[in-house]
Amino acid sequence: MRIGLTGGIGSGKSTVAAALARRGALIVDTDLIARQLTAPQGAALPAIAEAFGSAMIGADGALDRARMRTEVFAQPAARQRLESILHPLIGQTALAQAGIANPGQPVVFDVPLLTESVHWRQRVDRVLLVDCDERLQLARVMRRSGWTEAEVLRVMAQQASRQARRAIADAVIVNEEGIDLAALDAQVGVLWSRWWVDTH
Ligand SMILES: CC(C)(COP(=O)(O)OP(=O)(O)OC[C@H]1O[C@@H](n2cnc3c(N)ncnc32)[C@H](O)[C@@H]1O)[C@@H](O)C(=O)NCCC(=O)NCCS
Ligand SMILES: Nc1ncnc2c1ncn2[C@@H]1O[C@H](COP(=O)(O)OP(=O)(O)OP(=O)(O)O)[C@@H](O)[C@H]1O
Repeated sequence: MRIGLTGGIGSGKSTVAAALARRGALIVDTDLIARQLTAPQGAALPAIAEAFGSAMIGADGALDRARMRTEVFAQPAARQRLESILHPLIGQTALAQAGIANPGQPVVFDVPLLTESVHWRQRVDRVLLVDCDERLQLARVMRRSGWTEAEVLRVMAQQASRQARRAIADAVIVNEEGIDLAALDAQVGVLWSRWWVDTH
């Protein structure tokens, strides 16, 4: 079974993915793939340099992520240009990685933009949403990444709404204030039994 794991920035997808991995799922992380495609020698760099200029590539030969973040989250047209380069490569790489799953092993695609993407919704059998209040998303990302409030809000403004995500979810993991890591893990355990253990 192929699961699409989604949620807004900082909602807790990576934390839930780690809990699923501990139980035996193969995780395909699209943020990580995007990072690899834009690391030194990354396959996406020539097209990015052509579309955005070679100044977007840092002295270390990798994408200048902070500079690109400022550019794309301020201008939807620039974001779409970057996505049109990266998304086909991310999709291709993700499917190739899923191909190494053992027979019967659940595959979980961690895809922040799954709600926004018809392609992704067609690639998965079920959608698992990690959901939390927007204020908590903001606080978590500011704490984790050291971004300013304005930076996080700009990213959130470019993402699907909480309602839109809930509308496409088959199951929801609640990661609100007061849910500690043990309580989050317990929800993953219940879901794992329901979707994988009880059905085999
Ligand atoms: C703009 C970039 C360079 C910023 O890099 P940076 O290291 O600062 O952030 P990082 O990659 O860790 O992303 C943090 C979060 O931002 C959000 N985000 C990333 N890209 C997008 C996007 N195109 N639209 C909306 N939200 C996005 C996601 O929630 C993601 O988890 C990078 O996010 C990127 O290359 N984005 C385009 C690729 C993409 O769409 N990735 C999403 C996974 S499919
Ligand atoms: N229930 C929780 N209790 C405490 N900390 C949490 C909880 N859930 C998530 N966090 C922390 O909040 C931050 C964001 O979580 P995580 O990285 O899992 O989110 P994400 O959805 O993968 O984010 P992104 O979209 O930016 O990749 C992390 O530092 C994580 O450790």
